[in-house]
Amino acid sequence: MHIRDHWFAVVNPHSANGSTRKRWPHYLKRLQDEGYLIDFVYTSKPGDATRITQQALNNGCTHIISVGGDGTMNEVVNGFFSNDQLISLEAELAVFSHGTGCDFIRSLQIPRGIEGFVGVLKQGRKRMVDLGEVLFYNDQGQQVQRYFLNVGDVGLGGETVARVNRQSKLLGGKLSFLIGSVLSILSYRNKVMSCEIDGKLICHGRLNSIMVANGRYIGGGMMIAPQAELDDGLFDVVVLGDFSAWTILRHIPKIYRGTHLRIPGVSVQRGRSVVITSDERILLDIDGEQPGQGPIEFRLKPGILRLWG
Ligand SMILES: Nc1ncnc2c1ncn2[C@@H]1O[C@H](COP(=O)(O)OP(=O)(O)OP(=O)(O)O)[C@@H](O)[C@H]1O
Repeated sequence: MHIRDHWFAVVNPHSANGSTRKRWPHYLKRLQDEGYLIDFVYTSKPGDATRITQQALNNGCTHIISVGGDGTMNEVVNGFFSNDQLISLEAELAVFSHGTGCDFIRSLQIPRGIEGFVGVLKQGRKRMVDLGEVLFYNDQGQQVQRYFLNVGDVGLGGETVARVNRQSKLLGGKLSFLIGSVLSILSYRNKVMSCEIDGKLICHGRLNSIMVANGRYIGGGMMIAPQAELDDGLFDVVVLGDFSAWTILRHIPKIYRGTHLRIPGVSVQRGRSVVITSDERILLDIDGEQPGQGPIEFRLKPGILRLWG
């Protein structure tokens, strides 16, 4: 048997409604049967995946697997950095998506499940992808910096993720998100926001949301930024205007299909830096987590992460 790369897996046993804890030993065996050497550590609480990844990279590991949902992937990506610098220039990431939403791998067109992931490792295709860096404020009023791989959004998305992450996802990612979205849409009031892209004011007024996208999908399969590319050196900034709850609900099927860009009041523009401000409290969502609020600044880090798939 050919011995392949030596990997370090960061496993969130709590992801996918806790089913990752039960299934990981079978997946591990499947990967070992394919000849992969894999060390792994289970996370024990939120934030652990960042610390574990930093430790592994500092100890000389270069091949990291994130096992869990998009939240785990986000924490692992943040663990590639220390003091705003990559810990290792050789570091590589493979995402074994085992969460409820699994939005990020949709942009890579990787099939879900262990066989899809084995396929990624066997093909050995890697590319340098862009990362988003975001500066925002936590509940204590301190500025916080985070990286993200998929999508950062401000407005309705932040409120929805805060709600969905509070409720059970037993109904599955898509349905849970849909129910959470509907409840949030009905209770959300559009915010007066300003958005600057690359130093130019592109909109100011009452808006539903602003999405700053590196990947294409959010919310368990909504193709919010259908033209976004992970490696084009640009964010796709999708703005949803002052829509009523009813208009948003009516257009949800179009958002799943990615045909919403034609709706009057929806715009998309590209850029490398985005600043969103408001006098109101605006909530941030990054990679399906809701870590803080505005004012919010996004900066693109072009081609900085070596990603499998
Ligand atoms: N051992 C743990 N116990 C409880 N929570 C954890 C643990 N390890 C990590 N977490 C937290 O679990 C949260 C959810 O993880 P994750 O997003 O990976 O899974 P998911 O919600 O099932 O998937 P998705 O985001 O794709 O819908 C993250 O915020 C993470 O910080």
